[in-house]
Amino acid sequence: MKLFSTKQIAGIDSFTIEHEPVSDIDLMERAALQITNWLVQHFSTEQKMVFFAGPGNNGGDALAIARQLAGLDYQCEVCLLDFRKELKGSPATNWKRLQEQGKVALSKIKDVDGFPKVAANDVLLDGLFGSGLSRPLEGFPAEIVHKMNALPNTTVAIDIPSGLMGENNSENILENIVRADFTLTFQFPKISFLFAENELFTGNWQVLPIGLHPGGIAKTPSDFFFVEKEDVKEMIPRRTKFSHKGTFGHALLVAGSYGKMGASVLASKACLRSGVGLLTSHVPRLGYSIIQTAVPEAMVSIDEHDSIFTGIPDLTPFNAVGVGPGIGRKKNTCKALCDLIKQFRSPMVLDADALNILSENKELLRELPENSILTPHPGEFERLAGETADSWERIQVQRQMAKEFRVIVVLKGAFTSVALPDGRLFFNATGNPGMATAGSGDSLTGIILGLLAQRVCPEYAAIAGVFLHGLAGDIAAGRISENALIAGDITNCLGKAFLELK
Ligand SMILES: NC(=O)C1=CN([C@@H]2O[C@H](COP(=O)(O)OP(=O)(O)OC[C@H]3O[C@@H](n4cnc5c(N)ncnc54)[C@H](OP(=O)(O)O)[C@@H]3O)[C@@H](O)[C@H]2O)[C@@H](O)CC1
Ligand SMILES: Nc1ncnc2c1ncn2[C@@H]1O[C@H](COP(=O)(O)OP(=O)(O)O)[C@@H](O)[C@H]1O
Ligand SMILES: [K+]
Repeated sequence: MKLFSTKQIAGIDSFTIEHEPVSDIDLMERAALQITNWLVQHFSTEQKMVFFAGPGNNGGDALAIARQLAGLDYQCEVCLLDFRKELKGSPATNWKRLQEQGKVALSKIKDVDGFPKVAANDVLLDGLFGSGLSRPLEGFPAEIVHKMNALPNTTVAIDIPSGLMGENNSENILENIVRADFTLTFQFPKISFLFAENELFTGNWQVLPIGLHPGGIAKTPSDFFFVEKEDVKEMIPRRTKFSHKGTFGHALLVAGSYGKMGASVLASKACLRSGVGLLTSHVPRLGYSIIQTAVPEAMVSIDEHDSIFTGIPDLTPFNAVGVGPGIGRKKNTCKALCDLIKQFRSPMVLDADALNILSENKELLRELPENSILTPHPGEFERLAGETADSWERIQVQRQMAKEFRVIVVLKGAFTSVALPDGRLFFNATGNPGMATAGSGDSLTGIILGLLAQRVCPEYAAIAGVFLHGLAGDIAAGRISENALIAGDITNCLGKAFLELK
């Protein structure tokens, strides 16, 4: 699914009105009905609904929802912020419709003294501002937001929590943004909802389709995408009748050191479970019997050093290389990584300590084979690319890095983002907080390496690998809870994840 800026969404909105065709007021009614249906499913008629409506179409939505709910015997009250300007268009029509219906208590307030009395069980509906917000909230509307935020009542935001921008909130005034428990957003997730720091404002958010015109969506360009199951299905390698293990590639994994052999075991197993034909795990001498015992399916290449990675094997047999988990940062290891990067001329996967070594030797970034995949978590990313003020700035730096070094940058987190050298950015939605546990990144490295070795193109290996990893994590959490989940469970559920993508 493409993701758009709020400005672009307004354009698709107009396209829909013109080409469906549908009138402005009917599109608003349709959007409002989606929210009304959701509210009916979540709240009883015992609870009063208190609406805060602003001057634009977001306020118009609030007015339409209040009328629809009142028609279903909900007790509703509407508080319209009076900016001393006449309401226009659909909001004006909806105000008139509410007056004619006569079931909803209506008030217009000019200052914060007009803030309505709210009982403990009331639900607050935030329809102050949506995608038409043009600047941070200040003055009277900000005071209303402070009052709303100070109340313990459940708050539901219509389309966007008022005061939050759809993309960049670097210059915003954070105290002046509504803190909702739920956000019901129309048709597309807004990009700012995908950033950790904005969870405070959006609460649980959900997308409600409102039938915007597919033609408008298709013709509006975007560099931002939200990865869905249907997209990933076609990226997964198929196994044909006469295929043999050579068909599925031979991966080399360089991982593990004294005290961190688990990283090698976890990544090796995940690589094998991703369908690779052959896997060789390169380990220090002390790791030999560990890897042979824990992962009998893997072949082993043994380093000359007892406890760390210091030298690369002959690279001829391998069509993909993954390096980094648990390798440490000793001088000899840095040298060996440098040799590996210079000698292997196909895309490789770099994670964990390999990224930390790159951070300390930035000139190596230019030596990476084109379309190599880097999988930093936010800490590793900061060491590689420097500090950023917030997530919006961070994804710009991520995209810049992908372009400049012609690599794929996988920035891990709740909505892991995959930046491609052509400027596109893909957000992933699978995965859960149970995966915030030691070694789950090693499992991701193994999965991406396994796909890459099977000659899946690097872009797809990264996007599909991240999706599969999260999906397997979701299946694991469903079976054993997020709390009990450990990295090996992700790998154990990969099979079920593949089946879900058939
Ligand atoms: N997209 C869709 O498909 C559909 C969208 N729909 C709905 O439309 C919503 C977007 O509506 P919208 O464009 O009318 O903008 P909205 O957010 O109501 O506010 C604009 C008003 O606020 C004002 N204003 C702005 N910033 C301000 C500030 N800081 N402080 C004070 N005032 C400020 C601004 O004035 P101005 O900037 O001109 O001074 C203008 O008067 C969208 O979120 C969704 O709910 C559905 O109905 C149908 C399908
Ligand atoms: N809250 C979360 N929601 C979804 N996925 C998560 C969450 N927390 C962590 N993950 C995923 O778990 C993995 C953790 O990787 P990483 O931090 O490298 O762990 P480690 O270094 O312990 O192996 C990443 O793929 C990340 O996207
Ligand atoms: K809103």
